[in-house]
Amino acid sequence: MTGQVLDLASTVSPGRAAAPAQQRVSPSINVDRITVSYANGVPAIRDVSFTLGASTICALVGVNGSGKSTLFKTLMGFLTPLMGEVRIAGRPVDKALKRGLVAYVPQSEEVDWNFPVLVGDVVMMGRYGHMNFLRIPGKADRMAVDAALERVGMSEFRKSQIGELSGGQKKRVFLARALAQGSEIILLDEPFTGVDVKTESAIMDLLRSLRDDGRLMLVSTHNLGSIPDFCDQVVIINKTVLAYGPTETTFTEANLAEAFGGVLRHVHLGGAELHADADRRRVTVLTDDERPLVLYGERDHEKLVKPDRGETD
Ligand SMILES: Nc1ncnc2c1ncn2[C@@H]1O[C@H](COP(=O)(O)OP(=O)(O)OP(=O)(O)O)[C@@H](O)[C@H]1O
Repeated sequence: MTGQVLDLASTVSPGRAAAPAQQRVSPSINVDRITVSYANGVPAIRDVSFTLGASTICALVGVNGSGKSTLFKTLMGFLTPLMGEVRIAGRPVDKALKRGLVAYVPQSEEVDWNFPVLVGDVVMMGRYGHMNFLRIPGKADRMAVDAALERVGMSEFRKSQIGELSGGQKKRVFLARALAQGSEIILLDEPFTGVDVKTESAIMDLLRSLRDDGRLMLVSTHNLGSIPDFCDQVVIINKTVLAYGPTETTFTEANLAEAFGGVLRHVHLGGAELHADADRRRVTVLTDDERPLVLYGERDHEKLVKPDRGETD
């Protein structure tokens, strides 16, 4: 999200009574023809529709200003659509938030890191929806925080100040908060910005394991080359949805060219430049200066090839 700095507490879903583990809700996001604007009245996104279900990691892709954060703010109930409707796990947004079904991992720039709080307390914020109004943690809350920190590999930092951590460590703490919350749906805004390749890979592994648990994750990212590695669905947006669906059929050069226009750099290799024989296949590299996307195919790059992580780092 752009344009505002949030304190840590305001980035946690205002859940009151999260669903107990034995009553897990099947996660889904249904966005039906929404138009959203800010105080100036100009629609930031219009007529946006898509549907996502359980066991999904979906990338949200688009140029700066295309409306990714606006969509997140709408899913988090900070903005209300002028038109259309959002349903989360079949419920209106406010009801889904009250049940703690949605957790949000913010962009680092949005958060006021001077807020003096320990890592363990940040993760405990994810439990607020499970506590009464006095917010006194019980055994179940402490166990959930322990398990969440363990799962993201941050147990040893429990007593550290959040502001002292690296970018990647902060992301992992927010993911732990989402896990402690028990949310079936996790929204991640630029989770790879400012993290090293090892941490990026650790975060992707964690997201895959959460997908295997049945969760739904929507991930906004400019890191195009990583998307085929870990996302099974893609929503491509530029004020409205240009394309959405399975990564293999949606994350194509044609759709990216439409979304990014001249913003992406294209490098095409083919013919004698690439082959010593008459092989007609071409390699295309698309990059907006984060991890490049490599497309390899005979005709219009139908086939996606995962970039060799070693070479692109
Ligand atoms: N607080 C605001 N008030 C008015 N207009 C805004 C506000 N925040 C965003 N916008 C406008 O809404 C549109 C979508 O912006 P948004 O921040 O959702 O894009 P984004 O895809 O998240 O961009 P980025 O990749 O840079 O984070 C832009 O035209 C932007 O100028």
